[in-house]
Amino acid sequence: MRQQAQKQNKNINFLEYTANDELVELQEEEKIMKKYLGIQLSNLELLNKQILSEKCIKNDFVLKLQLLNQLIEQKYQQIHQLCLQIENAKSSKLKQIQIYKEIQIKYNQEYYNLNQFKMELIDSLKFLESDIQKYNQTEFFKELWDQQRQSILEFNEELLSLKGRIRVVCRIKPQPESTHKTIIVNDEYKVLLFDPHRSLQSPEKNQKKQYTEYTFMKVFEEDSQQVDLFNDLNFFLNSFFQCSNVSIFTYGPTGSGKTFTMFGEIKNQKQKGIIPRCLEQICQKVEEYEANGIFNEVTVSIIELYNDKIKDLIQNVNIQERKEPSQNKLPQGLQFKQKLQFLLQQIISATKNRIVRKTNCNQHSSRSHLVYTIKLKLFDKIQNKVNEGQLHLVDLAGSERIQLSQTTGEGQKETIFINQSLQALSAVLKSIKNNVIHIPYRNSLLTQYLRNSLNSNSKTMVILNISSHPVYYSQTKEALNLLCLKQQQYITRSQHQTPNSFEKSERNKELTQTNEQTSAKNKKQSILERKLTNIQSTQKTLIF
Ligand SMILES: Nc1ncnc2c1ncn2[C@@H]1O[C@H](COP(=O)(O)OP(=O)(O)OP(=O)(O)O)[C@@H](O)[C@H]1O
Repeated sequence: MRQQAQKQNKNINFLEYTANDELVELQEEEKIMKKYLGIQLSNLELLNKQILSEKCIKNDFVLKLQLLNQLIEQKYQQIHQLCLQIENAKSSKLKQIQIYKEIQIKYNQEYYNLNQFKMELIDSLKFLESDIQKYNQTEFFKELWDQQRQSILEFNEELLSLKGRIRVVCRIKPQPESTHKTIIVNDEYKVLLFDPHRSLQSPEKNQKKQYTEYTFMKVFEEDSQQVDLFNDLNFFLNSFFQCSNVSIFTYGPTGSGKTFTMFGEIKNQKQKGIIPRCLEQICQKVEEYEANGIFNEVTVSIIELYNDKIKDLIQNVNIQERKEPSQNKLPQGLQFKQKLQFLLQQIISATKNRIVRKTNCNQHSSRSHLVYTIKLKLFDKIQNKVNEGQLHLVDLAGSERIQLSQTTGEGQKETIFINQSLQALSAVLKSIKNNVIHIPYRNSLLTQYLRNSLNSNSKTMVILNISSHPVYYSQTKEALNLLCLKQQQYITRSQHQTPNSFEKSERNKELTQTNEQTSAKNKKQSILERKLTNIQSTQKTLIF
């Protein structure tokens, strides 16, 4: 037992010994492990530190990324704006390109036209060169120009002496067929006036006991048209285009058709009067000047003379006696139609400012004289000077008897003023016609206002408007007596008796003589007019 116990002790000791060894080994191992763990721990710490620092870096990085995102967003906005700007710039560029293309097309057209013009110029230059060789010096042109001008003036003078420096024509207002007319037209130059108080029978039946024959430079019958009157004064208009001073008047009793003759229905092709027709010609002429590069200036003024006052109808203000009314320039560079439209519109609004009254003789009687003035300035390249001409178109107030018109007060005062100024005008015209040295301009405001255009160097045309209605007999007679060239009374012995044979043959002789003289005059006149046109066309080719 003991042995067993010893054996067992020995075993235990051995076990103890091996256990101790093992313990030592384990302790060694533990130490190694602890050392290894310490290393791992410090590695872990290091790793932790690394992770922390990387976390910081990552946070930084995230912040930077956010900033970068914001920046990218801003940049994106900027790029978007830029894109819009580029888009706008692109479309305006496209527009510009389109404009440039159009300009280029125009330019090409202009270039082509200029080339054509150049070719034409080269042709005319060749033509001119041969002419210059012929005439050698510009002096020659000057001389030729002077000659042409002189001959135009001479022709004008000759024509004027034929037509009359003061041309007086007579126009009869149409009346209904049933009217007992006091006037019959004898021929192109004569009217017969019958006294309605002596016989009320129709003058056409030639049963009158007494009548007066009045001679004019031309008589326009009741069926005459506005264009006929205008054709008759066309010559005076040509004179104005040569820078002469011209005045055209409509004269006559109230209601006899003066305003109708002067203005007519402005926008009606057939019924338009002298003023719109003259304006048409003037606008055409201005267009011609502009096309040919001739410097020109056209101004118009419209005034009214009422009692002793002058009113500028365009501005609708009274002006002082010695002051000029507003000079309204015709705008340059407008088309023909626009120019005409401008002038006609001006007339329509200006004439609304004119004084008109209802009288016994006329529903819309003009109680003032209206003066429409056109001034023309032309620059003469060859003479190097400016030529000026004036055209006065005057619609006179109607002459009337105070008794007949039954006017009182202000109306009576204006009738007296009208009659006085008409008398003063006829006295001035008579003095010019008779070459009197002292011309009585001072007797009325009308003659004072027109004095620069009423003299022996200017041309005047008076259209006497009369009515054949018996009511106007005495006024018509007065007007005829005042303006006719010649008057003669004829008396038949009984109702059915014609003038005796001596009177008759004398009258016939006179008539044939006048007719011969007139046809000779007319022939000469048409030859001269043709020559004048030829000269004017030569003159044109000389200028250009
Ligand atoms: N030749 C004509 N053909 C057609 N109508 C005419 C003619 N002459 C005049 N008349 C008409 O007679 C009327 C009176 O004419 P207008 O006003 O022209 O007369 P006036 O002489 O100017 O009168 P006043 O001196 O009173 O102003 C108008 O209605 C006009 O249209």
